[in-house]
Amino acid sequence: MHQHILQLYNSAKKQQRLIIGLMSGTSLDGLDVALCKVSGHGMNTQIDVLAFDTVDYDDDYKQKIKTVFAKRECDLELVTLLHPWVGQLHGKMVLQCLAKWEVAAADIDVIASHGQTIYHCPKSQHNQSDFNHGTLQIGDSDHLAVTTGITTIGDFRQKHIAAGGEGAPLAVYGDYLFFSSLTENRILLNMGGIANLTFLPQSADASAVFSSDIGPGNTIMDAYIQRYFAPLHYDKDSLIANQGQINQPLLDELCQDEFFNLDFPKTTGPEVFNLAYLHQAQTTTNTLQLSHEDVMATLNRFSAMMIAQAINQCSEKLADVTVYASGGGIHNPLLMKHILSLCPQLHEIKNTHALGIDPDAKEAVLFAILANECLAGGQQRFGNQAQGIPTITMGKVSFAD
Ligand SMILES: Nc1ncnc2c1ncn2[C@@H]1O[C@H](COP(=O)(O)OP(=O)(O)OP(=O)(O)O)[C@@H](O)[C@H]1O
Ligand SMILES: CC(=O)N[C@H]1[C@@H]2OC[C@@H](O2)[C@@H](O)[C@@H]1O[C@H](C)C(=O)O
Repeated sequence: MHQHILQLYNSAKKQQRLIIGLMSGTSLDGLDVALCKVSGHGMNTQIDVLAFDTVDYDDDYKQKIKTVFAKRECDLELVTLLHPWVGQLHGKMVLQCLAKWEVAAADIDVIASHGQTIYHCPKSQHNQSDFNHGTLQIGDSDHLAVTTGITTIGDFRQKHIAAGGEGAPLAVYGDYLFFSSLTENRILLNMGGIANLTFLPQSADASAVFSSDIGPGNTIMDAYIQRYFAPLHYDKDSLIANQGQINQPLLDELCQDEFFNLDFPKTTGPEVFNLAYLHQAQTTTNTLQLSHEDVMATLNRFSAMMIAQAINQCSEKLADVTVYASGGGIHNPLLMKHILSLCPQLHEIKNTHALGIDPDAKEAVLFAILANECLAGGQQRFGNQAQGIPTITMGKVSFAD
């Protein structure tokens, strides 16, 4: 037997495994690195997050990725070069974290790597009849494995598409295993660049679980700040949006995209919700002269309205539901205030801290859970094709040499 297969077999048999989960989202703020002690699998999965860091990207990384990110046309040579470059860089960032945490690479069973999404196009977005859904993450796992010396499981989204899903959101697989409850209906709400949710019924009945992207979380707000308030990257503590007034005609227009009328599950990205989308809405409503503060106030309300609409849609037939939020949006006070005011049935919005997971680490932990299932688990059966959650094991294995 090959030594790497033997090592994987031994890792799979262990009571506890050390898995490093990595997530680099659409916000391009940094690489989330979560060191997880994982035991069990399936509904018996136990996770202890031993350490978590976001390794910030420098301007060079952001500039290079933005050259190709969510662009229909770009330099194919650059994409080809970025694929190994991002993998190596993520590998170096993992080594940096391990050194800081004083953990030896040899003690890690596997790295779980999401990669960097550069283009995401479900059928609902590309409308090309010859093609199915598509999504592309760069930062190849072979480069992470060789750079770190640690076996790496990556490229999780392709299996989802191959088996009939849209490639996202994948959070549901981890949310169901780790956050299901027999005592409360739960909505796990993540607000990164794009917002998404997972509904977990109190029954823990897998066939009633569902998950979907919602629309923009921070993505348009971030893009606007980066364009007009550089070097700021985002509207810290909603300071700019708080100075503006909501413009109703622009807000109404922003809410018109056909994506919002599609049934769950659905997925989207900055390929649709971007500055061009805003510009089109401002042109239609003759609001191109609005102050930057008013535009930010309107964008903040827009994200909140679509998020609240999705929460209300999930919870309309329920006596009660608890929302657990995660992702950078929880740090935007105006966004949180708007969402709460638009969901009268909620007394508060909790965050995943209340369930034992740092809300900033949640997506990185998700990929550790998916890698654990690939290694030591099995397929989760949700049992209802209409949910868009195929019965699969995700991830491809890259060895270090
Ligand atoms: N103090 C703050 N005030 C306002 N917004 C904040 C604050 N802290 C973080 N954010 C927002 O959170 C974003 C980062 O969120 P996160 O790291 O969850 O995104 P991501 O993982 O890249 O996205 P995705 O979930 O789409 O992959 C920032 O770009 C910013 O918009
Ligand atoms: C293509 C892609 O990278 N999508 C991300 C993005 O960020 C949030 C939302 O859009 C979600 O669908 C997904 O990530 C999470 C981790 C997911 O798949 O559940």
